Amino acid sequence: MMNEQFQQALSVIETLKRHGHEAYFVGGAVRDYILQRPIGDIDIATSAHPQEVMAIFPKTVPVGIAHGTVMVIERGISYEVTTFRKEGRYEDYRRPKDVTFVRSLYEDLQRRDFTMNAIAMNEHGEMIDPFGGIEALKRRIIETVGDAAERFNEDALRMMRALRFVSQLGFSLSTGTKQAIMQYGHLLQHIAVERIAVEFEKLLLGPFMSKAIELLMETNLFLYLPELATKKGELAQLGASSLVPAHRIEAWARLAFVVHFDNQQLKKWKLPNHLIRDVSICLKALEHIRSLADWTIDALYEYGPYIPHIERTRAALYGDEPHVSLLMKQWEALPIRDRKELAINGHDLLALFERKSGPWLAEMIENIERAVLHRQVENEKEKLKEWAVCNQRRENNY
Ligand SMILES: Nc1ccn([C@@H]2O[C@H](COP(=O)(O)OP(=O)(O)OP(=O)(O)O)[C@@H](O)[C@H]2O)c(=O)n1
Ligand SMILES: [Mg+2]
Repeated sequence: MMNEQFQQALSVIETLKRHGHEAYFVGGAVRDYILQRPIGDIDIATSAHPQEVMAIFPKTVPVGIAHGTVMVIERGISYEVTTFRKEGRYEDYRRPKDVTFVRSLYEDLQRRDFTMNAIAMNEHGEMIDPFGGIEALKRRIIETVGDAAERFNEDALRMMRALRFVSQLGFSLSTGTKQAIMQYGHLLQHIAVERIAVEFEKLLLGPFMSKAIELLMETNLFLYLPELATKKGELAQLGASSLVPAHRIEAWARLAFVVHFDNQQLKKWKLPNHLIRDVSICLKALEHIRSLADWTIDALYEYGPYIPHIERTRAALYGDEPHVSLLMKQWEALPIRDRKELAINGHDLLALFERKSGPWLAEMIENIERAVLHRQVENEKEKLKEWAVCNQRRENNY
């Protein structure tokens, strides 16, 4: 009855139990299993303390001992095993500095964010659900465990999590949860940008993104997102397309295009440099590629591997169908896809013209590249030499 992933993880639970501890599946995996969605990482909660967990299993990594988390590796799969805990003093609305380990599952579930995330499953597949999480899943409602104000004061990031779950699942916020977000949204200012970015990216990638964006504005939470406080009108347009971005590059490119972000503004989100670079390439392309017809030979050649990201983003922005496979076929059919594929190189040309290297060489290679790309000459060494000599003569006549 349990799925294969849980079956595999069962040995971790059973081992802990054999040593006299309690252990349960918890968190997102249980939620997604009930929803019959693909499950991500499996989290396990146990009464065993981190040192005990490390003593029991041969392969462990102390990933977050202070927070009670040990990674257990079994048959090449890693599991986060976290000691039942209630979080200690919360400082500055961030995750607590210290945690208190407790010996009861109930207390552990009680400190979790939403009822749908506070369900435990035992080794027989039986659910332990003291806060009505299963009912909330049925009603498609996101509601905090207990008092929403308390949960958001403990960790303000949970407000962003609420909206990213809206985007991923299409659920609604309970009245109390929504009101608490309106009231405590400003606490998001205390949260590290990197953590906000993780949740916001998941929000941008969700199939119900437009619903989440609407709530972001309705609750005023957008006011506390980097560089977005003054972009309410632009943000409203982000939800227009029902196309779901297939990649984080597309998610950020679409956002950046709609709200007119430049590189500096993307940097404020502390995104990795390679991502900012990829997004910039897409933005540059989107400035002139607005319809399928704008995909000229030169555009195909210039953007090559980025074609899928650009095309899907273009389609989302202009309410079009994406034509990714058609364009990729066209790209693959080009005579060359990269300068490196030219059948002639700088050395060949230096020898051919018996000239010293200089700006003329780069210019000539570029001319040859264009000529090959546009099928004015075949990409074959002797033919290219011939073409280069003729071309050179023509240039000299000017
Ligand atoms: N700020 C947070 C983050 C996490 N949790 C608890 O820790 C679990 C695991 O957290 P995480 O993996 O971050 O989220 P998931 O709910 O598992 O979502 P995902 O499937 O996207 O990983 C959550 O289900 C929730 O019970 C919490 O209470 N408060
Ligand atoms: Mg998880």
